[in-house]
Amino acid sequence: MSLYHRLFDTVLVRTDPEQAHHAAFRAIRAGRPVAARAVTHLARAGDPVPVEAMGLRFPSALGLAAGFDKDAVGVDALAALGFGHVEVGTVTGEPQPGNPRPRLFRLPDDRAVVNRMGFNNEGAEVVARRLAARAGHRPPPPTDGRRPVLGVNVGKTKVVPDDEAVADYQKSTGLLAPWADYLVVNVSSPNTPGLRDLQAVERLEPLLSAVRRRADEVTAHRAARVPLLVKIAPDLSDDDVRAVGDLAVALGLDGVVATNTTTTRDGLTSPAARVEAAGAGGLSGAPLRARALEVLRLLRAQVGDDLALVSVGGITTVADAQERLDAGAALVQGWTAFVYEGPLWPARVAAGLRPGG
Ligand SMILES: Cc1cc2nc3c(=O)[nH]c(=O)nc-3n(C[C@H](O)[C@H](O)[C@H](O)COP(=O)(O)O)c2cc1C
Repeated sequence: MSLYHRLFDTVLVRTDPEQAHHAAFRAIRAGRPVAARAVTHLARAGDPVPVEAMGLRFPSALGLAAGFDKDAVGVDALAALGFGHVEVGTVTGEPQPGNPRPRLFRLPDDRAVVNRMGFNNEGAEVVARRLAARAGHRPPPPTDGRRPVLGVNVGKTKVVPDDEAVADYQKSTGLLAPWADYLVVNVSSPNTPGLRDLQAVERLEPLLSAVRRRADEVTAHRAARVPLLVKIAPDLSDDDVRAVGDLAVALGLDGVVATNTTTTRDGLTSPAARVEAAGAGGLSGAPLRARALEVLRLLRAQVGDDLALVSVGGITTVADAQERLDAGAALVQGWTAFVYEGPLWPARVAAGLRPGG
């Protein structure tokens, strides 16, 4: 058993999950100066294979999924652990505190997490200023397969009424797209009332078109358009997944991120009382694995070879991640396994991946 697993089983399981998250993230940021070399050594990981997708060059196929670094405070420290890209956010147009605590729960028997964070974040203006400072107030240089790729994931502010959602997404896009290597429109978190209704094609089409226009306006000086993706829920019906795939092709989107967390609780082995105590929210981790793979396969069959598919949900092992690449994902992401497996996890997985076949 690794040191991290021992620490997890003895100390971390007794710590409030949100406090543990902040403590771990602080440690990651503090450890950044030594992380890259130490992690490669400790993980006994070789060099990962760089990947081309959406006109960008990624240091590896593995990235950190949205929701870990919501305010973009630790992109480079996280990348130093072995993530080839970090998707920051979800960032909303306005700052917001998120839902009352507790709002993050572990289900260790299932290697799963339930969260109803509710897009707690500092808002697009603050995050844009932070990213501008990180970039030295200059547009991002071309990705070269060495520097980490920065994804920015945007979502709707809770208090903004549904009929003003498009303007809210345009606000965050206008502020954040100039600093992003790629942009994701999140319409799939279960913790903002009404958000997932935006996945219906008749609402998604005008939203994505408006975000595309705004992103183009604020990045007109770039040689290439900033890649735009949409992130979808695993709880869509198969037909709805196909419909989003068709829309993504019709609108000339660059990719789809699949999937977000699920509101289902099927097939869990954790004690029912523990699942119930967690309450409402999105379930992530190992129980998502089968559906995330299924959604990837549905999308790949629907959209042909042009769109980049970013597969996320229940990836723990190199074999899990490789299975996604072999099923047609250009990139993979993880979140929950990083919590359960610890700081050496990204370097180990990234180094084990080979181009999909
Ligand atoms: C605590 C927590 C917060 C999350 N916050 C966000 C978020 O703000 N935006 C988003 O698009 N996804 C968010 N996610 C979903 C993850 O990005 C990912 O899609 C999901 O957890 C499935 O991957 P996993 O099984 O590897 O965790 C969050 C997940 C967790 C566990």
